[in-house]
Amino acid sequence: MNKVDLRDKMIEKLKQLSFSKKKEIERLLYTHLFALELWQTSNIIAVTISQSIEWDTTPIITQAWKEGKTVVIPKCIPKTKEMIFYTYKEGDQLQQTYFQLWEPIPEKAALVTHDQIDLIIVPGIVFDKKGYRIGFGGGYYDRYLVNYKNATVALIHTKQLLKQIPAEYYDIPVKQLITEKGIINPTSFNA
Ligand SMILES: Nc1nc2c(c(=O)[nH]1)N(C=O)[C@@H](CNc1ccc(C(=O)N[C@@H](CCC(=O)O)C(=O)O)cc1)CN2
Ligand SMILES: Nc1ncnc2c1ncn2[C@@H]1O[C@H](COP(=O)(O)OP(=O)(O)OP(=O)(O)O)[C@@H](O)[C@H]1O
Repeated sequence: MNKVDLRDKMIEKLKQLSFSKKKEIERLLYTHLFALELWQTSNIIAVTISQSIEWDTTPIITQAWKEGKTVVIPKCIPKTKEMIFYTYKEGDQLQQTYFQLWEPIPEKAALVTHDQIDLIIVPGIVFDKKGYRIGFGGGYYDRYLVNYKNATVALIHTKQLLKQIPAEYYDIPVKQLITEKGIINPTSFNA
């Protein structure tokens, strides 16, 4: 199956999860994430503002603020399919300018560069055990991760994990997968 079909099929599956099942999975994902030493030692954390079928990132943002961490969120540049991350502080206003996504207002936030970020929580729809992912198809994260050397994780339901997905030369695997059942370290599969 090609990437588009895999993506569409998984979106349908995720839509079928009941509200209570979704909340139960999310609760476990957050518990595993916050228990990681990587989480505890990361000061600047990049995350998206989730929507619809995505795992709710609000509790992650709130917890990071509570622990005194800096949260940064992406702004897309549709022309070049690039992203820039800006700080997101409690009470900051966001704007919906692109694709219904809630994004930072550049004039009101501080820009953060690749090497300042300790941890990126990478969004995605389908993953494999090597950490390869299929997102919404913009290629935004693949472009960003080319120049990023620090930690990456993705939060996923085990149903989002396939044996193998078609990887292209530009695809960059996520370094750690967090499922409701525990942590998967893809590096052990990349050898
Ligand atoms: N919540 C959230 N925010 C996020 C992401 C995400 O996955 N989740 N992204 C993760 O990357 C980035 C946005 N990704 C996007 C990916 C595709 C399109 C988009 O325009 N898709 C069009 C096709 C565009 C084209 O053909 O060039 C479409 O689907 O119709 C928009 C944003 C940054 N912010
Ligand atoms: N590093 C890169 N340089 C140039 N083009 C790229 C790069 N990475 C991805 N692309 C282009 O972006 C397009 C979308 O890539 P892909 O289908 O892998 O997106 P995705 O990972 O699903 O989306 P996203 O990262 O936004 O969640 C591809 O057609 C590819 O040509």
